[in-house]
Formats: sequence, C-alpha cells, structure tokens
Amino acid sequence: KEKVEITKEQQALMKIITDAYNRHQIPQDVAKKLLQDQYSAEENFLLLTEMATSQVQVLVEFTKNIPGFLSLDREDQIALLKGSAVEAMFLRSAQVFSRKMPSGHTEVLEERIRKSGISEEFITPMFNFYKSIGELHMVQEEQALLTTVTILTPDRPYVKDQQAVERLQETMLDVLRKLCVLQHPQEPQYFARLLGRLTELRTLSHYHTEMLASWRMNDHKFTPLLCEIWDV
Ligand SMILES: Cc1cccc(C)c1Nc1c(-c2c(F)cccc2F)nc2cccc(C)n12
Repeated sequence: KEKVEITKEQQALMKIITDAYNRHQIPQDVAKKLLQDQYSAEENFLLLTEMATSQVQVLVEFTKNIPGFLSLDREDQIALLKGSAVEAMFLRSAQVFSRKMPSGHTEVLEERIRKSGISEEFITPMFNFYKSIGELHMVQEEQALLTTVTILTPDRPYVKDQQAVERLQETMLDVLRKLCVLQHPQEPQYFARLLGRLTELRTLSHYHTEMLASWRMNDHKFTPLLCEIWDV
C-alpha cells in the first residue's frame, strides 16, 4: 500500500487556497436580509439576485488568490472566470446550504428559492445537488480545492493556453487526491466521488443558462456584474 503524504509545498498551497476560500464570505447584510423581508416572488428574486451578485464578487476575489492564476494570460483568466462562475457558485451555495448556514436560515433560503418564480424543473436538480454535496461531508480544504479544480478547467470556451491551465489544475488535483486519501481512509473511492460531482455541475450549468433565459423572458432585471459574467 503506497504511503500517501502531502509535501511541505502542497501543505502551503492548501493553506493559501483554504484561507482565501474562507476569507471571502457572503456579506452578512445580504444573509441578514434573507430573514427579514417579506416573501413576495419579486422580493425573493431581488434578494437572490443580490446574493448571486455578491457570490460573483466573492468568486473573483477568491480566484485572484489561487497561486499561479494571475500569471496566466489575462484573457484566459477572464475566460476561466466566465466559464466556471456558475459551477463555482453552485458549489459555494451547496456548501453554504449544507454547512455554513445557521440552522433555520437554510429553510428560509430554501423557501425563498422555491418561491422566486423559478420553475420546478430547475428546483429539483438544484436541491438534489445540494443534498448530494451535503452527504459528502467535505472538509473545508476539500471544498476550497474542489472549487479551485473547477475554476482551472482547461477546456472552457476561448481559453488559448490550455496547457498552462492544465498544469495548474493537475497541481491542485494531486493535492486534492492525497487529501481525500488521508481524510477518508475507509473510502478509497472518495476522490472519484468528488470528481463525479463536477460532472453533475456541468448539467446544472445548462439548467442555469435556461433559468437565465426564462428570467429574461419574464423581464427580470439583473445587476451589471451578472450581465457581464453571463452575457445576459
Ligand atoms: C443566489 C442563488 C442561490 C440559490 C438559487 C438561486 C436561483 C440563486 N440566484 C441566482 C443564481 C444562482 C446562484 F447564484 C447560485 C446557485 C444557483 C443559482 F441559480 N444565479 C442567478 C443569476 C441571476 C439571478 C439570480 C437570482 N441568480
């Protein structure tokens, strides 16, 4: 049985990424609003739009702290952010849902999502995903690294230097693989299960594109940042 050990530099890399992941949280004022305003579909959608906008801001800040990311070609940095935003946000909100939220808030947020004019066909897969992420009981390092691996996906549209992104992603995958073995010794398939979630994320991002289109159809307003990241 090969002895798995995380090297000093991998340890340092993991700390930088996990600290950055935890440092950038959804602002308290948005979370607080979650609990007080009334429940109209319009009101709920506005709140979720505010949450989505702050999630994009948090994502951009986090990405800048990924070692090596800022050394990539500038346009490739943008292409990676635009290509991974939805998946990273689904991961973030799944983790917020299954752990971070003080009890009671989760139910309120779930209620608001269900009553924000989103059609059932998107709600079901969204909450199934949240549940499947929750069941993994990821430690925070795993969450941060999984999000990093998602952002550093080489085959996003318009990425020019895919090799450079691939090298970075492989570095992160190696740390994540070792961490999974050390954190879940009784579950040798845990790392494979984590990567399986990334496939589910791609399906969800197609749903998200349809959600955006249907919101536009009903003349919902987005913020400039959301328009920019999703070309709406
Ligand atoms: C913040 C939030 C949390 C859970 C569910 C939903 C529907 C939202 N809200 C949005 C999401 C979104 C996200 F931010 C994370 C996960 C899945 C998402 F659909 N994307 C967008 C894009 C334009 C407007 C909104 C309201 N919106």
